[in-house]
Amino acid sequence: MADLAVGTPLDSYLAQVMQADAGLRDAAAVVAAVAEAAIEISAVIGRGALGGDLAATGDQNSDGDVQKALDVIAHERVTAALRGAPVATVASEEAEGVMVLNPSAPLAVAIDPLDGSSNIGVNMAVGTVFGIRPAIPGDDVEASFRTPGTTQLAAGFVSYGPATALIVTFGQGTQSFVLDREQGQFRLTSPAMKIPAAAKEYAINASNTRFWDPPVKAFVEDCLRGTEGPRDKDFNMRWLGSMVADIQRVLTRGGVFLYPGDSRKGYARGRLRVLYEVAPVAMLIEQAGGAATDGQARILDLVATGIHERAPLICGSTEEVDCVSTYYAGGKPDAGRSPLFGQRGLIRP
Ligand SMILES: O=P(O)(O)OC[C@H]1O[C@](O)(COP(=O)(O)O)[C@@H](O)[C@@H]1O
Ligand SMILES: [Mg+2]
Ligand SMILES: [Mg+2]
Repeated sequence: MADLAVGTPLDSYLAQVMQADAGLRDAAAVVAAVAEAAIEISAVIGRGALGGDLAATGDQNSDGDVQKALDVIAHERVTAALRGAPVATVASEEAEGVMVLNPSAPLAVAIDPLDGSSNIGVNMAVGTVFGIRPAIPGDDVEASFRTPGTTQLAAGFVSYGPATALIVTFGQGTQSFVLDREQGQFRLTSPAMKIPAAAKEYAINASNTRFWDPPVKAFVEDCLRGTEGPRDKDFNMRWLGSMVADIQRVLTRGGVFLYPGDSRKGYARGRLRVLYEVAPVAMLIEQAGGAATDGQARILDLVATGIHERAPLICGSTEEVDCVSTYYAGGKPDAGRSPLFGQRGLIRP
């Protein structure tokens, strides 16, 4: 695309996307709608407790999580915005079944209106995640969502952190924008995000260690052994508990994010949902030069059979993701020396 100068307003960027590829016109309109809703949600979050108790609990959502006030507000704002966009159906974390908006419209949107709900009310980053697919017309409203992540035309997330950022991909690299609060619009900050291939940072909820799959245990144990283990480098660990914020860090400076399957009841396929968390993140990560797997398969090849289906997510810098895949395949990482030689004080020079 011609002009991708830093500072370009989102509207101008989306106009260029539409001009370059007419097939993305409708998807660009959906991104514009999500961005509008995100500006409103950002204002609500920015007022914090001055606007009421955003963490007040209510009903349970489809996944059994207790909904907080902000989950409901975000769901209402995004669905209202999507009604004005070319959207046939919506699969939202906060609605049990598929929502039918305009059956003759060309697109189906999967959305997590508010990601990182456990961080609501404590002034930590939360987000909105979305993936946009072609709608498959017909009576089966779930059909559009029973396709692999490779069918996504666009995907992205908004992170409501110290700055409100929109990270988006139309399959032509991953771009990031920041909300210019004075002008009330998102402006381009990175025309082509690039995840470093190698990194020394991992993100996982370590309180679940005893429940993890053996390959994940082995991977993390070797990270902890640092220069005294087969990886031969020291790692740092970060876990915010808001996927969007953890993924934004990985997209920005590299690292690996893991939410694996584990042996807790209901967690055999992890915690994150294929359609509105895992697949959008995988597209963003791949478009930024990284990799995303469930341990065995490429995330973007997964097909969800239900709209709230879960999948393990291991994504980020290619070297780290490949390393985890090696453990899943029954191997050991090759960091230039055998695990035996990696033991300090054993045979290590
Ligand atoms: O509390 P845990 O098990 O560490 O899970 C944290 C994960 O759950 C999530 O909050 C799930 O998303 P929701 O808040 O949208 O349900 C992710 O953002 C986060 O990475
Ligand atoms: Mg979420
Ligand atoms: Mg959510």
